[in-house]
Amino acid sequence: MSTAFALSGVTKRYENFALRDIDLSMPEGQVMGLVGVNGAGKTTLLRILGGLALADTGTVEVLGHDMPAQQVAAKSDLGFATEDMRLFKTRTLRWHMDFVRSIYPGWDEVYAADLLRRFDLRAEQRLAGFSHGQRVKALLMLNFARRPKLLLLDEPTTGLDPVARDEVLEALADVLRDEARSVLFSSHNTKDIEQMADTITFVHNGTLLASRDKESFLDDWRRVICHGSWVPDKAAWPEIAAVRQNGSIVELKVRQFSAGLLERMQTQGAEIRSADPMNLEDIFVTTVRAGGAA
Ligand SMILES: Nc1ncnc2c1ncn2[C@@H]1O[C@H](COP(=O)(O)OP(=O)(O)OP(=O)(O)O)[C@@H](O)[C@H]1O
Repeated sequence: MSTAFALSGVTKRYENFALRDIDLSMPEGQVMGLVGVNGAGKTTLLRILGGLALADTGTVEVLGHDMPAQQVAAKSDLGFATEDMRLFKTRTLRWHMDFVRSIYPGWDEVYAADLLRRFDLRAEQRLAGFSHGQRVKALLMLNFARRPKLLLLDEPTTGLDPVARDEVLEALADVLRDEARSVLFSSHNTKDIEQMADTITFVHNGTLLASRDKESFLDDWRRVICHGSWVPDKAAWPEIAAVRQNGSIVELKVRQFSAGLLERMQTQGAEIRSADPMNLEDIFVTTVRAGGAA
């Protein structure tokens, strides 16, 4: 199977921030969600892949092309929806569509017309009159209609109302029906990532905390409620990421759940009341607060 992208030993240093030792890759045909707090390094990572920023060290490969040496070849099959891509306020959306079509031979006019309808956008309107949500949808439309093999989307749903967000996620799901297409997208909205991604990557302070297949990720974590006086010492229980005691109730966030773990806890005197799955947001927040790998 070919790789959509591969980063190895990538470092990027700014005055007050460093992306450090990033090893990350994704096979073609997958969707990866990047989750991280403000300033974690998500946009920097996407910009390095999109050829808009240069890594200081390490190797970057996009669709089989070395970056930046072969970036022209990579960019012909790469779509990048980001605030960096300026739209011209005095021009119409039609003007932008014609411009993109003149550069990229893969432009699909029928699909573009379908996206215009779906996103409720008017091609003859000047960008100056677009709302924030309309601008975001226009940017996505201009990228989707090129039918790139790899789509990099920086916060594609931020600032959208719930209906627009649903339209965008639906269009994204359509893009992904074609098995050769790959998507890497960042979001603060863990619900979007939980809904769309096959693989989930947590970024924090410029480092990768975890990058794993979504199902195994969600399968491994549990919120366990115990009753009684037993409170685990986290140093002795590496599977437990967080402990919170409230009277006789002890809440545990477990990162490597198993039946064997519950048995061991019971032999220590824990009275287990429940062991429930956790959502991605809870897993992410617990991982960051525990200050380590998920
Ligand atoms: N060109 C630059 N020069 C100096 N510092 C930069 C530059 N670009 C990014 N940074 C810094 O790198 C850090 C990471 O920024 P980045 O935009 O990658 O984070 P992010 O995870 O995308 O955050 P957000 O969710 O807020 O968009 C920030 O502290 C930012 O100030």
